[in-house]
Amino acid sequence: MATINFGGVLEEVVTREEFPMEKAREVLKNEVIAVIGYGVQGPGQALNLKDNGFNVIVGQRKNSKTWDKAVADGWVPGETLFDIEEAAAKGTIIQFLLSDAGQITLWPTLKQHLTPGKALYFSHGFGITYKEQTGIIPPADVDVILVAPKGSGTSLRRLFLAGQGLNSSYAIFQDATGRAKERVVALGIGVGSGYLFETDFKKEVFSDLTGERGSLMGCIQGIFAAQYETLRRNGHSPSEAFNETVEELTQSLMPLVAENGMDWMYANCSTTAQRGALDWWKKFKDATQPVFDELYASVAAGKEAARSIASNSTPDYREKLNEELKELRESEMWQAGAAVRKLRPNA
Ligand SMILES: NC(=O)C1=CN([C@@H]2O[C@H](COP(=O)(O)OP(=O)(O)OC[C@H]3O[C@@H](n4cnc5c(N)ncnc54)[C@H](O)[C@@H]3O)[C@@H](O)[C@H]2O)C=CC1
Ligand SMILES: CC(=O)[C@](C)(O)C(=O)O
Ligand SMILES: [Mg+2]
Ligand SMILES: [Mg+2]
Repeated sequence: MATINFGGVLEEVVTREEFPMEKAREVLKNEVIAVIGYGVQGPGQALNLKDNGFNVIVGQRKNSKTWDKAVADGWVPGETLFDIEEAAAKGTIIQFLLSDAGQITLWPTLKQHLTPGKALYFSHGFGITYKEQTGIIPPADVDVILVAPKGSGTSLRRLFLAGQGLNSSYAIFQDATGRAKERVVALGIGVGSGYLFETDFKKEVFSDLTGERGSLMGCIQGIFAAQYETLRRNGHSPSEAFNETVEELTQSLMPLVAENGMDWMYANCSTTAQRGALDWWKKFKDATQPVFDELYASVAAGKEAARSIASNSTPDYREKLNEELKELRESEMWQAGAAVRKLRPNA
């Protein structure tokens, strides 16, 4: 563990230097890692583990699109690809990577394969934290651990292939074997994490649900839509409104924030822009703070979990989500975006 100062607060972080891949392979050399589910995290984690030299199998519903995807990715039916129950029976570490709603449906089946000494692994604190709603209560004689990559499974795989990593948080809910810590850290390194930040299941799910509903996904779309509408109402063309709302942010300004922080991005803009941004950010903060407080309260009360379980458990949940994504895609702002993207000089 390295002690690192985060803005004046000291935290413990696990690094690849102290826990190299060799050590992770040694810790897990007698384990069969069964990755259950092959949606977004499943492929990223399973392929990274395999390429890092771990003993991995995949469990997926037969006759499904994702079964075919697993075959196309090189998993071999009967050798490294099985139906869910068979994979769960073979695994000593079970990575439960179905959708959070899907985990509820499958839990009664999966539970039967959690024999003493196995490890049950999640990438989200959802199932355990909201146990009143999910019914996911593991037996006492298995380890219950979490590695949550802080980003899409798609990025986890892309960064791995680029020789980089994606940071993850990790947590231990139950240490039945005395090996939970070494297992979870080895898995975190194995799936392609760069650094591992310690948390607990509840903190992971509360922060994650807030982030994705907030600044990472929900809020950012809301702010984009509001500014775009103001510009359009005032007679600006779609291309101008899109460029000033999204394109300049993703192509020019956010890479500078990622590189060296907000003040660095500001410092690379005009003094005119700096004056305005420094004046206006606090107004935006004050306007949105009550919405964030409402959001966090809804997460903490289990209301966001209830909403996502109810809506993602219907037989046509995927079609319904796709319909709403289509609406977003077909809005004028994102249609303008599609046209603007085609005009990127490097495209
Ligand atoms: N999508 C991401 O990149 C991230 C996901 N996570 C967490 O990782 C876990 C997995 O998430 P995703 O990969 O997004 O899941 P997903 O929504 O892509 O679903 C994974 C798989 O579950 C299957 N599935 C859904 N319902 C099922 C059911 N009733 N029976 C059998 N299979 C079913 C789907 O067909 C799919 O193959 C979740 O806990 C999620 O919160 C964490 C970080 C990022
Ligand atoms: C990608 C990620 O970490 C999210 C946004 O929390 C999720 O997909 O659930
Ligand atoms: Mg997340
Ligand atoms: Mg999430």
